[in-house]
Amino acid sequence: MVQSAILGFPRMGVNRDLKKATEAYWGGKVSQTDLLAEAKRLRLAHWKIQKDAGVNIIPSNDFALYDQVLCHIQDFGAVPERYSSSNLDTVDEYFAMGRGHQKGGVDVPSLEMVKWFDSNYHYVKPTFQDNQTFKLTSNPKAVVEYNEAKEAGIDTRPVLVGPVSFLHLGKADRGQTVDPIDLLDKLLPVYEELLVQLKAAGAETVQIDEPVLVFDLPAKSKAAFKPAYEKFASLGDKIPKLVFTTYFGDIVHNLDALPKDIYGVHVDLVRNPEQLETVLGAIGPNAIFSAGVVDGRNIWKTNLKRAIETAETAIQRLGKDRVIVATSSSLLHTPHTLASEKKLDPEIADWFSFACEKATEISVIAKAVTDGPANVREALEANAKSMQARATSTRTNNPAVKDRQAKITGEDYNRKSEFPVRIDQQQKKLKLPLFPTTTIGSFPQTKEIRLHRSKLTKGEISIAEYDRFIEKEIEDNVKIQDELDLDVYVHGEPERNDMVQFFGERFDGYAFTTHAWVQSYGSRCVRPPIIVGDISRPAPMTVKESKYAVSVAKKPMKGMLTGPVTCLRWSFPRDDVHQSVQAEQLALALRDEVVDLEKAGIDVIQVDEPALREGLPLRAGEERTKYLDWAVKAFRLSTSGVEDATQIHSHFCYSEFQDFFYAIAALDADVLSIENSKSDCKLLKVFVDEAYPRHIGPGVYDIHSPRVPSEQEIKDRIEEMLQYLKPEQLWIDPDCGLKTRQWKETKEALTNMVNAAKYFRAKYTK
Ligand code: MET
Ligand SMILES: [Zn+2]
Repeated sequence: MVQSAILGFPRMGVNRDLKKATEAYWGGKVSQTDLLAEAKRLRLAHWKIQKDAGVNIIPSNDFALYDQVLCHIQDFGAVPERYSSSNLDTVDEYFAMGRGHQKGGVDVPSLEMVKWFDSNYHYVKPTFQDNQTFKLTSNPKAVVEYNEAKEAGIDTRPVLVGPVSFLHLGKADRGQTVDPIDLLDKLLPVYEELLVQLKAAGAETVQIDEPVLVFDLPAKSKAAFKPAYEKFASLGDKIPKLVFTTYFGDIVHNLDALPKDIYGVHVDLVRNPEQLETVLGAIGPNAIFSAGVVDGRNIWKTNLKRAIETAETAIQRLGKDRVIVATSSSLLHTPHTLASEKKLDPEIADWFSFACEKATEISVIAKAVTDGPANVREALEANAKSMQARATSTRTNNPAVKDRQAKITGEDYNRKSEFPVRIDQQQKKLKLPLFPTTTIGSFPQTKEIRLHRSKLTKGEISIAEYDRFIEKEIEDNVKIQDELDLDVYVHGEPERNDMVQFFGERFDGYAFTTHAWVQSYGSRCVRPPIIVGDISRPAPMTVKESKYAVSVAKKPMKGMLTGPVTCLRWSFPRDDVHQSVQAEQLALALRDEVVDLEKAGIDVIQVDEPALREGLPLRAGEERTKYLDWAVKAFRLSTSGVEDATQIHSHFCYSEFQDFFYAIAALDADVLSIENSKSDCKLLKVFVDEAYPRHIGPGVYDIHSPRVPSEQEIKDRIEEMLQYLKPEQLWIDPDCGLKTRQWKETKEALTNMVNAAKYFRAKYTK
């Protein structure tokens, strides 16, 4: 029999229940016991959904209160001393690492959080010491959750992040020099102990995630697979059978590192279907092959016919007992269920499949290849029908957009003059001091803002009432910035629910959902809009608010837009046309908005591209070059329609530019604001090495945590930055937008930031 498997299920629950519970706990509104009970309820509900859908292999330990890598950090005793010595209980220590803790005399910032591969999910980076040791906790979560499912009558396959990935995805703590991969020998006994416990609890198999195998790995990391998995093989029946699991890329270039004696291998055949034959030829003579044929990263209905063909290819080679049909990756990146979408146009809804629906798809595929397609004929026919309907629908095709794309010329990608000319003209207009201060765009999204938005959606207030409310918010934001004495203002983005969703709702060619949330980090969820057809901008999207903001401000006002690549990356993209085509359509639509903002008197326009980096193909080479080429072009197309005196900013929430710096420089933005508050300032060296001529604001403090940085801390940070950047090119700003923060901490932090900037201003203007 061909088995069906899910690699991980979204944790939030049908109504973002986990978000609500964790936030209530952080806010002191529910007890820890309540939080843990809610988490348990969700796990059980999710196992049941998968079981009822007919899935055979159901994951456990895919759940996390904040992040699954963070769970491993804690269970392996890899908690840095600054947290473990804080006398917090286990749950609070865990959250302290995830989001910082500033309460009861404890003041620790969070660990670094970075994107999980090329997704918009963020994991907490394991952070190691030179004298790092590991010790398995007395109650490992993987065992607890396995038992929990078992008690509920559900036999699960626990999921673990494998040892090589755990180390490779980590880093040395600040001031430490350890190469994480050198810790393998110390780490393996912990895995051994954990696997032995899982076996004793009854787990037959374990999904061991080693997604780093899809990277171009440094020799040392690559070489680590052999000792690690030989060690596991030597444990024989003492541990469960391991399914070595990779996703988000192909493993063909690293086949020599694939463990020889492994029980099973999973690969992502949605992203890289072409690796099928090669991997089939490379696995051991008895190994199980897990074929990732249902997309864990997108919302489109699976083409069942194609998925079945793929599975059949594997079955012909290996036989039914050695093949598992599976989701390509964890379903963490998909929303919970399509059933919650009451407002979607039925024509379009018929093209989608979310986590719950994907569970059914997986089990249909398994049935089709086990018992023959006749047994699931109805499902297959319905599927073929919706595939056909989508391909031929007029909703996907807008000739006017295609026409405009065909007319783009080389000049459309270039500003009128080079940077030195531009910055002179901008400075004449803006008259900014040295070390200008600004923020990244959003201010706290208060309860009141959310309440008004929800009232508008429900029709409880009129559009005019809502607009008046937003104007009032903008006025307040301007006043606050007056008080803080910032230099370049923002209107605060109160009208925006989310930086991509907001635009998606205003473009043609998009569909949007009401409940399709996916986890971004911790309790933060996003509701990516869905690109279904050719994109255009029927009317200005942000001009009204920005214009109003200019009218009430005495200082330069910055307008904020989400860039084409980020709109694309943080939407669910189409899978029927190339992403470069979608990016170009978005760029044209945004270009019109940029020009309209300029006409409305906005002299500074920021086009955010925080997602540019995550779109980088995971491996260096031709694919990456091609991606950067169309991504840079899209940005330039969207921003080059303005006069020299209009200042174009761009924002990125990261600073690791080393491997694609040329592309960042090629954006030709006048000012870049980047994340740098948690990274090493040495990263800024690339700006020196490449003689970067334009302006940069490396974030001076971390906005992902409620913790308030002291003025001195910020000064130290700026001092460090000045080792790499010229005073004339340095802007002072936080490392991202402030919408997830509260006002109190925001004001305190910005006050310290402005004071720090003033200190350097005085020092350098003497
Ligand atoms: C994730 S980048 C966010 C940029 C946006 N302008 C904001 O301030 O929220
Ligand atoms: Zn950001």
